[in-house]
Amino acid sequence: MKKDMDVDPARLEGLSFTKMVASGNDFILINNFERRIPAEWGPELARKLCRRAFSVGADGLILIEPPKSQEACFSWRFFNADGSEAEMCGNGGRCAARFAVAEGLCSSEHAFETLAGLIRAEVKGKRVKIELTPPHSLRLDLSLEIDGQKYEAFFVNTGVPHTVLFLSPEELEKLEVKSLGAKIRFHSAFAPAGTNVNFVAPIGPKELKVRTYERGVEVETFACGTGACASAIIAAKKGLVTPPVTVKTSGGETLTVFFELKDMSRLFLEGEARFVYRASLSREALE
Ligand SMILES: N[C@@H](CCC[C@H](N)C(=O)O)C(=O)O
Repeated sequence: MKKDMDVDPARLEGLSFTKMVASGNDFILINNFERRIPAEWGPELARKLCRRAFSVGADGLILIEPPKSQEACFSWRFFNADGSEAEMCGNGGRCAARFAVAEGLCSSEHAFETLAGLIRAEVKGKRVKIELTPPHSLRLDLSLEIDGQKYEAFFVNTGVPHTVLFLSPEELEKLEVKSLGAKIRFHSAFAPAGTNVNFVAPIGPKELKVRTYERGVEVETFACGTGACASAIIAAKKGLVTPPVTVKTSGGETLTVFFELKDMSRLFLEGEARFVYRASLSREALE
């Protein structure tokens, strides 16, 4: 396996970064248009900076880089807190769009490149709406056996892989998301890529409550944008909700998911993305 190149703290001392949050999913964003961070440093830098209590702390690191095509105004690299690179992130994508506008890189309506494909964004102050890549790999027939118990599950890729399980609001409240989530996330049915795991309770004809165990963070996060989208389209396929769907996240904020019932190929996610602070890296944060 290729080893990540060691991050050299001296070369990154003083580099500015921005902390942002979208529905409780928090990220460190860095404008890397000048390529001060070489490609090989991404995984290790994410592990160092995302470590809570010991460094900045975040669910992920986002590097904003020059676009490869004329359609986009930037390209990104998204790293989970454990250093794994993910194809897409809905809440991170909304932060990146707002950040790129603030940095003067893009106009309020723009597109950016991710490993999943081109994402279109519309930034109106704190509110950011993005169009995800068309959902694929839908499975409505999964039966998972975990610790001798059978679970009916559903799967869709909304940029990253998502498994969805339905529960009652009471069951959802009491659920040990970390322990069941980890067992499903590493279940052989989803190897080798693994999956994010969404536990979903319908709470109205257009409303869901969702708790997500996130791949690459390996805990329940306060929200997951692509997970909210996956939960909404699967709940709609099952006839449990109709769009637009409001998703109540475990952090207490809401996300709105837009799509057509007849053709779910165009999927939109809207919610707030906020700046928390801007600072510069110290050498010690990277040692
Ligand atoms: N929090 C994100 C998803 C980030 C990627 C995920 N952890 C993965 O590795 O699949 C979102 O808001 O969509």
